[in-house]
Amino acid sequence: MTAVIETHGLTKRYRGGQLAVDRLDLTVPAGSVFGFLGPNGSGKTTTIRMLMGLIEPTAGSVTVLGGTMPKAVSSVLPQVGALIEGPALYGFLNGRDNLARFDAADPTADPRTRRARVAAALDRVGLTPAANKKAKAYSLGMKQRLGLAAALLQPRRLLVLDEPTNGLDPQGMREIRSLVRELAADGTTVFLSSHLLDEIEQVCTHAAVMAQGRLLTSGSVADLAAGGRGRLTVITPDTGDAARLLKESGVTELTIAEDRVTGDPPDDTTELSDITAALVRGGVRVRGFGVERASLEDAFVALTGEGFDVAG
Ligand SMILES: Nc1ncnc2c1ncn2[C@@H]1O[C@H](COP(=O)(O)OP(=O)(O)OP(=O)(O)O)[C@@H](O)[C@H]1O
Repeated sequence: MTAVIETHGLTKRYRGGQLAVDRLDLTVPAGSVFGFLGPNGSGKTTTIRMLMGLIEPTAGSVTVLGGTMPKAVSSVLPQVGALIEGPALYGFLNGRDNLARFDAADPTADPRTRRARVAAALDRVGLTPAANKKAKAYSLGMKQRLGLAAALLQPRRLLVLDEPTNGLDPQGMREIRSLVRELAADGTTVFLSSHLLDEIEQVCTHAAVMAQGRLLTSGSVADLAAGGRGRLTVITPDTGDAARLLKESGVTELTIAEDRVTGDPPDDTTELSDITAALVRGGVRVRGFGVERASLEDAFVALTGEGFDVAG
């Protein structure tokens, strides 16, 4: 496994004294879609700025595509497409001309092949039909896709996207997510930040969870979700009896809603069939019984003892 991004003890203290990133060790495997998850203010943007060589770390190191940042900026950045804090577009220019301007700003881009590059990038993000429309008439999702097209004018080994679906409606979010999946399928490593757990779960193969500048956990999304235990649900008209018997069987955090009793299953050694047997013995009419698959959210709650607070 080659790492596309690697940080060791990465730390950023702003001049005002704010410790934004605190000894971060991060490894982003090649070919992954890596979700960088954390509530607002947890240090995601600051980390991304250090990855891109836009600000210097206070301590620790960052390597991106094998180069130490910010020293290797000039050799590394041409291989990285980045979309940070929304694209800077000219509203009075159409989508195609906006991309042509981005392309012209790249000294390595051959002007003779510009038209073809721009057309291919528009096509890649599905904006060919809107290429002649002024960018100010674009929806937020289309603007975001145009920003991605700009990042994709050149072949990239790594894409870094800071909150790429922030502010988008559900349709816009879906468009960006499917685009990210397609890019990953082509072999591009994608590093994206988000404060949305389910977004990470839907598109990412790997994730790191940040809180208050520190890394809480990282790994493959499957392994992270496995760290959380799913909720046990019993469907029955006899909710009161069921809750009592479940409690006696070691089920905790019980809640009752209509014909459903849910709770956290006891430790792994307890057979679920023993629990159903106890319910049936106690005369509870069990209409349904199951354990939901653990989600990343369950894992997060198990890890921090609290819910994932989006507001930070
Ligand atoms: N230029 C700066 N000077 C001083 N403090 C800063 C600066 N930029 C960010 N911070 C502080 O550093 C902490 C981390 O901010 P950062 O923007 O990296 O978090 P984030 O996870 O990206 O959140 P958001 O999604 O809101 O951007 C916050 O407490 C923020 O107030």
